[in-house]
Amino acid sequence: MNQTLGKIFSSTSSSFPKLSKLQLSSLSALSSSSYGSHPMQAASILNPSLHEVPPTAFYHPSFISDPNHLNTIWHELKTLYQHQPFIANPSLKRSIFNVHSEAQVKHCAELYFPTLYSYIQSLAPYFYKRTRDASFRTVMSLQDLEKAKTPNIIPNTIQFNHYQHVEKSGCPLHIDSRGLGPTIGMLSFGNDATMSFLLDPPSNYTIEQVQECPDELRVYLPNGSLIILADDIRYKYVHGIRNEIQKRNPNLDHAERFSVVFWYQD
Ligand SMILES: O=C(O)CCC(=O)C(=O)O
Ligand SMILES: [Fe+2]
Repeated sequence: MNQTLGKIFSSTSSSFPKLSKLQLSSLSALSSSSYGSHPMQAASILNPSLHEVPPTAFYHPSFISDPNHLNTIWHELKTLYQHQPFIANPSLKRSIFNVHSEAQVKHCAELYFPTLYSYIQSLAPYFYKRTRDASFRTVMSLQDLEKAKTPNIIPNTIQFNHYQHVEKSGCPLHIDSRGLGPTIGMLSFGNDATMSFLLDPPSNYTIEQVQECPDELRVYLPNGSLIILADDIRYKYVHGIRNEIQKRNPNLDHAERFSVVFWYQD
């Protein structure tokens, strides 16, 4: 979701045909157990052998743990193709699908990904609006936000990344554009991934060079995992996924992966 990708596809809701046969499940139908019994935790389970933990990542390796919900969401993701072709980006070797604006997100969510959206909605307390005149250094930490309980912003932009082959499941190192707001959430589905973070790398570093870097942090992103980036990890670390550490997940009969990235954009 760097700047080049962010707005590749921005359709109006009218270009999404209604599906009369789609089974709509109520957004409130999900039990609170999968969320409530797994309170969010700071990313203390980042690989402990690797340096310090970035202070403002929130991470849950099994945020969505109910197998029925995972199956339903997988189906929702796969059937997105029926509604609107994904945009394949050959240079990144992934396909993306971007839904922007509150109205469009709600519309598409109701029709196409109600189960997934209910989880995204449940994360509203962790999202907040960008203060236009604040420099990025003044952004509150997620821990402070949690205490304050002031924000309740449902992400209004969702990007779906589809990696169809495990050997092409990399994502170059980047910092997501400032314009996308202070908090970025990512849910992972399907094949496992390992996300690398690197603080302030030399600007000419490639993702391959990161593996030589002692300060690399790795976050394991299995099926149903969540990570939210804010503050330092959002603005000072680059993140990406290295092809060579991707492996086919033996627990799944596919090696595809979807990452669902969401944020609040003014
Ligand atoms: O696929 C992923 O997990 C990461 C994607 C990402 O960082 C992005 O789209 O900005
Ligand atoms: Fe990103």
